[in-house]
Amino acid sequence: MPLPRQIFIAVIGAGGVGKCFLSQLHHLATKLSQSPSAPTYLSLIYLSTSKKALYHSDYKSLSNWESELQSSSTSPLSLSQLAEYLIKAPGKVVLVDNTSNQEVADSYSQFLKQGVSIVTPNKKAFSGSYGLWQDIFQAASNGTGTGGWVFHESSVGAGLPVISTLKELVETGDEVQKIEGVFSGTMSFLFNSFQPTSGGGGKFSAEVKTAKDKGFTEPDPRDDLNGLDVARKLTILARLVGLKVESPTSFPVQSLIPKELESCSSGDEFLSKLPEFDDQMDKLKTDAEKEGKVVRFVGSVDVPNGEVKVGLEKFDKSHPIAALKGSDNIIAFYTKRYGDNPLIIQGAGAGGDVTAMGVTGDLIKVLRLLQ
Ligand SMILES: NC(=O)C1=CN([C@@H]2O[C@H](COP(=O)(O)OP(=O)(O)OC[C@H]3O[C@@H](n4cnc5c(N)ncnc54)[C@H](OP(=O)(O)O)[C@@H]3O)[C@@H](O)[C@H]2O)C=CC1
Ligand SMILES: N[C@@H](CC=O)C(=O)O
Ligand code: NA
Repeated sequence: MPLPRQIFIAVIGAGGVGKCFLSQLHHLATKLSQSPSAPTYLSLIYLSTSKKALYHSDYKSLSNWESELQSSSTSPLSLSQLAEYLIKAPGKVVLVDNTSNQEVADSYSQFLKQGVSIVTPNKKAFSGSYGLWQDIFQAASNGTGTGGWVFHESSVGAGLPVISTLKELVETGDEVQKIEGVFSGTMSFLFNSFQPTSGGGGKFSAEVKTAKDKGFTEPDPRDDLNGLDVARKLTILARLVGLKVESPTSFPVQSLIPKELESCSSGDEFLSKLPEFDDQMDKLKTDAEKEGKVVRFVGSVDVPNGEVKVGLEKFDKSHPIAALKGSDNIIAFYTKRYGDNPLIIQGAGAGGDVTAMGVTGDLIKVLRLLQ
């Protein structure tokens, strides 16, 4: 009979997604520990936000993390201290990055090289420079090397199976010709509520605040409104089909940040001034209505021509993109195998629980791969 095994989990980031992930981790750990044939024990050994951390030098599992983290006076370890701590753990370790931090993302290859696996919804590592992308996948095991495993399903389309589907299309020899759709839960929510196909709709600036309150936006909503969040997702998808996209700013990206607000020093200042620009957004809406259309924020990757673009487009009200609801994403893969009827994935593209599902799903994949 196989021996029970223990896997150590370290988590950076306990915000909207992080908290939901920790609750799903608790559910998964309970289920795995009760497996009658080969129980697996998941031990949470490190948890941090940007200011506080919880861990024990003897790798004892953390419990009651929510109340303990609040009252903790321990500072987070630096990334190199964290690597040192995790490498010495008495078993395999998975690091879960639930931040949107660039420095954390830049450190993945250091962890991977030393056998620590990574799962994350953070887009920054996979959509930064092409060199960083190469470093990460060279450092990772992922079938060929000796390092840890890396999975990032929730970096595109939150928990929707976008990355796993695209990888399977490519690995089974299909030819992907075009990927297009709505890739941002925030942008989807904003335009679906600001200009519903049924008419009416709220003020743009008020919808931005609601999207933030619902946990759809990036920590700073300007990262959604400047188009960069969608550009990052398309960079990831384009690289997965083999295009060497240098960065998310190396192709046309339309920003919805008014010129006058580009110099705002904080997200709060930006949000407080945004209502002054509602008229500009209303004009976009009225112009589209004159043509019987609605405006939506979309993106596409044209594979044979190596072209990626992100921005506003007008759609007939009967178009599937116009008819999306809430924070839904819709992603269409046009491939040789699927012909004229693309493979379509649709559903919530933002929100704590659905994003955490993709992260927990990735953790399950790593657990299956770790011997
Ligand atoms: N929200 C969503 O719907 C989706 C989010 N994502 C991605 O998930 C990630 C998390 O998003 P979300 O939970 O919404 O963001 P939040 O802002 O709610 O949470 C971020 C967390 O990360 C912590 N953090 C930030 N920097 C560091 C650091 N250097 N070291 C340790 N902790 C740090 C923050 O700590 P503190 O509280 O101290 O600032 C906070 O706990 C992002 O990469 C986002 O792009 C992906 C798909 C959908
Ligand atoms: N801010 C992002 C979160 C998910 O990636 C979005 O709105 O889609
Ligand atoms: Na996904």
